[in-house]
Amino acid sequence: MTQIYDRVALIGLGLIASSMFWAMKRGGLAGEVTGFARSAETRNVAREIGLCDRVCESAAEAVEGADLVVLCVPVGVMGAVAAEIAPALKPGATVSDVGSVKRAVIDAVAPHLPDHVDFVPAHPLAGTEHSGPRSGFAELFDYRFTLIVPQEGADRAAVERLTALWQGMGALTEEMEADHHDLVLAVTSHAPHLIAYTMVGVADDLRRVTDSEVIKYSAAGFRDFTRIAASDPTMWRDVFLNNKDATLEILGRFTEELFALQRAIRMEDGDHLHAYFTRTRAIRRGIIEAGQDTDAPDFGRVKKGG
Ligand SMILES: NC(=O)c1ccc[n+]([C@@H]2O[C@H](COP(=O)([O-])OP(=O)(O)OC[C@H]3O[C@@H](n4cnc5c(N)ncnc54)[C@H](O)[C@@H]3O)[C@@H](O)[C@H]2O)c1
Ligand SMILES: O=C(O)C(=O)C[C@]1(C(=O)O)C=C[C@@H](O)C=C1
Repeated sequence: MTQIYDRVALIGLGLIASSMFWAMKRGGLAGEVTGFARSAETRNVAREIGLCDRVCESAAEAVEGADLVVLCVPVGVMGAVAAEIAPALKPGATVSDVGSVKRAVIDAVAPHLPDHVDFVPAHPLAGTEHSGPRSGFAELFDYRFTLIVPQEGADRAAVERLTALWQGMGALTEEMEADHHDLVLAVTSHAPHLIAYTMVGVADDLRRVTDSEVIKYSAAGFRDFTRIAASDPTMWRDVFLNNKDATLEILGRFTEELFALQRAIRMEDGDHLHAYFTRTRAIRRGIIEAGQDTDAPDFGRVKKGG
């Protein structure tokens, strides 16, 4: 593969930044990759495991001379980090981020950036419940979508170059507008996480009644909930505080449906339950039939590899 950027700086060295580093190295996509994380412990771990070609002692030092700077920190601190790096950014550089929320990040970051850089937000739709510098791996983005969220009047060359980087890291890419992104992600990621947190919380509340049975006999569905509920608390606190309106909108609709199903159970309305579950099963089948199941063993390989 060809090198896309000479110098890349990763700010925040957790799951996403470390996966980006290994994926960039795998594809030979970047020359030197510098990195910075707020905690000395994380910086030391990064040095120990060879995460980044150079781990710097400040964010400003890491971005100096970089052609691409990617903010890989929790959504709630993106603005503060942008303010910190702004004076050190090289003219012509691209600044991007990987935040799970887009509108709030754009509003927090854009005002701090000088006119001589291009800001191209992005969001890889890939992750795990693990966090920190040791959790990343090169394959994380393979055949997963990364949404690119160009701003009005964005420099197309900068957008295309960042898109090429994500594709080089294995991702499928698509462009999306920020508010639309936040609504879509509220449905597909944010509300489901909140539901998982709630379900695991309920099980924990019942622990004394059920002893350790909830763990011992946990079926696949609940196990998936516990995996998701093990995700980083700081990241998810920030997601909900920064995608408040869309998440509340979706949760409002969710509770209405939940109450309707609750009532159907109470009234022993089997027709309602059956019709509902038939509709939801069709959605899953539709995803598979349209070839959009990114977990399918052959997903993307036929189209990409020929
Ligand atoms: N985990 C996922 O599944 C996932 C998926 C897609 C996008 N994201 C987004 O990616 C971003 C990073 O998530 P992650 O999972 O890699 O998190 P993580 O917890 O693994 O890593 C975050 C890193 O940021 C550092 N950090 C925190 N505050 C900082 C600051 N002020 N200055 C410098 N460094 C700071 C932490 O020390 C840590 O190294 C978040 O915005 C998240 O919303 C996460
Ligand atoms: O697989 C997981 O652990 C995830 O939750 C990853 C996941 C998601 O799919 O909801 C979580 C947050 C992101 O912003 C993107 C991806």
